[in-house]
Amino acid sequence: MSENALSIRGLRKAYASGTEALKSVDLDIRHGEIFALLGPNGAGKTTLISIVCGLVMATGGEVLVDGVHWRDRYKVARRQIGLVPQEMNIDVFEPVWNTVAFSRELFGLPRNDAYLEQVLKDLTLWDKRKAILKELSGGMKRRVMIAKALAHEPAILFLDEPTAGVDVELRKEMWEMVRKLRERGTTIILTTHYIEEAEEMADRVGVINRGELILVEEKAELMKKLGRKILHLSLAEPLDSVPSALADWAPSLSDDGLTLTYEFDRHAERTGIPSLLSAMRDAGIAFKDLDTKQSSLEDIFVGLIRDGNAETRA
Ligand SMILES: Nc1ncnc2c1ncn2[C@@H]1O[C@H](COP(=O)(O)OP(=O)(O)OP(=O)(O)O)[C@@H](O)[C@H]1O
Repeated sequence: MSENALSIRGLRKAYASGTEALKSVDLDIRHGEIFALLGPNGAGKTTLISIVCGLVMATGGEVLVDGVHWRDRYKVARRQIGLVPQEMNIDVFEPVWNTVAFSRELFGLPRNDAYLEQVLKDLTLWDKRKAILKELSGGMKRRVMIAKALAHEPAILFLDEPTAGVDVELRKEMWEMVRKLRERGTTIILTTHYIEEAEEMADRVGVINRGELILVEEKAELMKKLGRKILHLSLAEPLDSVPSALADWAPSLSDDGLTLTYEFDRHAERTGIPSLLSAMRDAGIAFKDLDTKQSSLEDIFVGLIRDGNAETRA
């Protein structure tokens, strides 16, 4: 086994239209991790997956799948990868079992009914193995897509926007399934718009924006490093602007003038809150209520994308 499940080096893609979808991306994926690739629309997530899976030609760079060069030894490398694409690519008139078994055949692997049975059971599809896809609910169809991607026993599974447009219940069910797969040793790379999904599932998070990987970090580290706390103060009377007496804390004022928001580092020795409150008292600013909130991955993500775009514009 090589050190990483996947090593991506200097990967670039310029489409014929001139769009630079990937600008020299480097990324290592460890064996057995769940890696969430987060990014806004058009960031380059699908392009990255498509290149790794051999569906789109890279303009430059290379990919090693468990140490195997993905173009020089395409078949060996590709066999390691299962892909659940965004769009459903299944024949709706085929029974579940046939769909999944055919997918295995496509990779030239010998029949292994016991393995396929296990996959279908893990995905609670076993009772539906004879049903034709047309008869299944949307959630079941998505599971068939996963079963299909797992049919050839890949070590790495790509899930491109696995829960786009699905309801909350089904999303949670998907998360549960993905966790089970990881417990069985599968390396999982998922792309998502949903911060909550990355926060819930990932061991590590990568943020891609405009074809550049702007951050790769352990999720827990990311939360610790960037996790700031926010204090909201509901004022008794509206303010026109932030009083100069509070300038040291640089709070922001809501449009209606009724809420002051102050961001602080929860790891700092001094949060600045007691001194802020006493400065408010001295300035005669009364508040009715206060609450604090831990900033989420969402706040971090929005901040990163905003800063990245501001830099690009500058
Ligand atoms: N076949 C193509 N031809 C030309 N441009 C393309 C093609 N596919 C994607 N692009 C462009 O490349 C950029 C990256 O697109 P990509 O689909 O990889 O982003 P994404 O992060 O997956 O977005 P989404 O979340 O919307 O799926 C976008 O600007 C997109 O318009």
